[in-house]
Amino acid sequence: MAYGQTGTGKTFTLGRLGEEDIADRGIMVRAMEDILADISPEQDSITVSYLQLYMETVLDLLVPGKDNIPIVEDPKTGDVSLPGATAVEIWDQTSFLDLLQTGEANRFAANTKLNTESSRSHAILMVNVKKHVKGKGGDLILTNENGLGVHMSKGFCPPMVRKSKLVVVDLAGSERLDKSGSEGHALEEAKSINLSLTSLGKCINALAEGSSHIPIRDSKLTRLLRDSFGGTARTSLVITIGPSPRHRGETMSTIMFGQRAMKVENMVKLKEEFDYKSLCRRLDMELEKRVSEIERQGKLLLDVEEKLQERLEETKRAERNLESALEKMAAERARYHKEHIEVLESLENERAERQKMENQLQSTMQDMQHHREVFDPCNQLKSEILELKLQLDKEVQLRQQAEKELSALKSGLTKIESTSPEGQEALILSRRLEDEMKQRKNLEEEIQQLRNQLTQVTLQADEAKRIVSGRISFGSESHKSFASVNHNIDTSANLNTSGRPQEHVGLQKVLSLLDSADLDVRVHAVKVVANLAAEEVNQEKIVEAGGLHSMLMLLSSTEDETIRRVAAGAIANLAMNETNQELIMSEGGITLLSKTADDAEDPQTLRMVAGAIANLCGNDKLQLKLRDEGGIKALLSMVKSNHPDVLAQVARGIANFAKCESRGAVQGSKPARSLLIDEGALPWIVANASNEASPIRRHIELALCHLAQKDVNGKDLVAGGALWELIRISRECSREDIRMLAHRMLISSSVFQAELRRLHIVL
Ligand SMILES: Nc1ncnc2c1ncn2[C@@H]1O[C@H](COP(=O)(O)OP(=O)(O)OP(=O)(O)O)[C@@H](O)[C@H]1O
Repeated sequence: MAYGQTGTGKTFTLGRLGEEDIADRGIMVRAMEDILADISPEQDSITVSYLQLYMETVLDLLVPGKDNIPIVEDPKTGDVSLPGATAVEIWDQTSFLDLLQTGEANRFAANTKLNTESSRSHAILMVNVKKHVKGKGGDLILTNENGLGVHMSKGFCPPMVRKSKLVVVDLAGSERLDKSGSEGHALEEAKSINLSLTSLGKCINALAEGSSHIPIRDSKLTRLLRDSFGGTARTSLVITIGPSPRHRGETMSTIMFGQRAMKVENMVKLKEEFDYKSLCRRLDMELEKRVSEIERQGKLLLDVEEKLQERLEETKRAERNLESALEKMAAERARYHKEHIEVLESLENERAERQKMENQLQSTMQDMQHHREVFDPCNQLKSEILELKLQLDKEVQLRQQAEKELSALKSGLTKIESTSPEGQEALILSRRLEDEMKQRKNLEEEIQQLRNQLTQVTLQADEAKRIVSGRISFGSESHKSFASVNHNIDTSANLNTSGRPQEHVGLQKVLSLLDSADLDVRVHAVKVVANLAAEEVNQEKIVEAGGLHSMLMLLSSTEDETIRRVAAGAIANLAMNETNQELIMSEGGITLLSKTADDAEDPQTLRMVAGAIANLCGNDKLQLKLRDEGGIKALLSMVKSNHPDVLAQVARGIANFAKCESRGAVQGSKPARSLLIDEGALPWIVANASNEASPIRRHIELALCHLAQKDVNGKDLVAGGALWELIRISRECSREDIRMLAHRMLISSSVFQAELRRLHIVL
């Protein structure tokens, strides 16, 4: 408020616009500058009303014609407002200056109308500022129009608004009536002004003195300024005085007014309240958002329900399909089951057939092996026959030479006999000649015997060659051929394919030649026995005649490699017969064969020895004895030769032995671990299960299948790596029967099944 004598510069202080020089700006312009600098146009608002109080009437300076605007006082808060006044929203300084100019122009026009130059009214600039401030978060309960509390969640920051009001009052100048000399209307004006100023003074006095009664209602000025002093507002009072001594009284009065006003104490208070409009807007938006979200979710729910319904129908359809499929499956399963049973039965029949074929094949292989062994000696015999023929030719030449010498001696003798001393000498020579003739005759006889032997051997060799090269079956026809040789022994008949009569060489004679001092004769004799032993029909006679015993003795006594080899071959042939096998064992054959296996280096000798032991391995009754006497060890010891022929015989022996053991297993004998495993054969078996040579590989594959047949061997086979070989055999073996046998062993053994499951191997 600016209070002071007329013409002392109140308007100058408050209302100048400073358009030419900003230093001339009045308080109103400067105040608005400060307000605008702290306002956010987006959130805050500034409204300005410009009024004048003239003769106890409130006039609107912004919209002329709005007269007698009522003053409204809030009984609760004491706030004063003029709802009828024009309130213009201000956004910048320019619009405010325009507004002030409009107001001043209207004030000037009014004064002109009233025919006065001086400001005979109180000018009131009212600036209402609403500034948004951040509220404090926390629980908040708002009361709605129905009085019901609306609880806002924790953390909610309600919009708050700080309401401020700046009231700039350019009071009309006070004057002393006696001094101004006003009359008529001017007097009335002056009275009115003085009345309002006096009322203001009284209120200030009352407030300054702390009086309980403040005469607010005495004038409209005090009513209008009720909330601007003595309450919660901050009030600044500018007093203006004239420097002339002429106005000393007014000056004193003005200063006294200022002094009294300074005593008034105000309690400045910020007025902040919820911005209900903003809150309402915000809540509306939030509500709208929620409603649209609920609608969206409702729509989604409907979609989901529709889809659910569709799914339910699909599920019902699927269930119906499933039921019909299950019915079909059950029918199919029954049909497959029936087919499965039929297939199983046919497979079982097939398996039995295969087993039968396998047995036949095994026997055939053994026979072939036997004839192969026969074949080799035949070749050797051929060369020996050639040697004998050469010897024979040599003997014939010697004889012819001797005959020539004899005839020469005879002619010489005839001449000499005429003289007596020479005649006696001739007689002596004649006797010596006769002796020589006798010796020659004996020699010729022996030669003839040898020829007979040769003929027999040639016949056997030819027969053996024919059998092997023709690959004929071992049926009745072959036995007929062997019968001719047999016949030679039995009847001592002279048989020869060429029809030439042959002299008989008795078996006993041949056996006796085994003891001959002549190595060649012994060699020939043992070969003859071996050849005869190759024929099953001769074997019994040979054994009866002590041939087997002689062959065994030769193994230990001879140092000749050929004799040892051929004798071992003969024993191998004889060992094909079950009775002979027992005989060989009883005569310490295993020990002799083991010793030969240790001593011999010739692979062919080892082959014969291994063949002999392999045959013995095929006898069920001799298994334990064979093991106890070192037969298995001897067999395994021969693998060091690494000759494929020897290895094939070793593998055959192992297969025979394993087969006998498995046969025992099938027949229900007490389950015991394989003697082969006990004797340490498994590593060699596993190592040679994939041997390149098919005879070796086949025997070992069969041996593994037989070993697998005994559950008690299962753990050793797994530990020794034989399981992998069995799997390989079941998958890769070119022989279907062996493949199936291995497969059967794998699926029937609980040990293998457990291991296969552990290794995640599916057969
Ligand atoms: N401080 C000042 N410096 C220079 N001139 C001034 C000053 N104060 C006032 N005046 C001049 O005095 C004259 C009267 O001033 P103004 O109209 O402001 O007085 P007033 O108190 O408002 O008078 P009234 O009460 O009759 O309206 C004006 O011409 C103004 O320019």
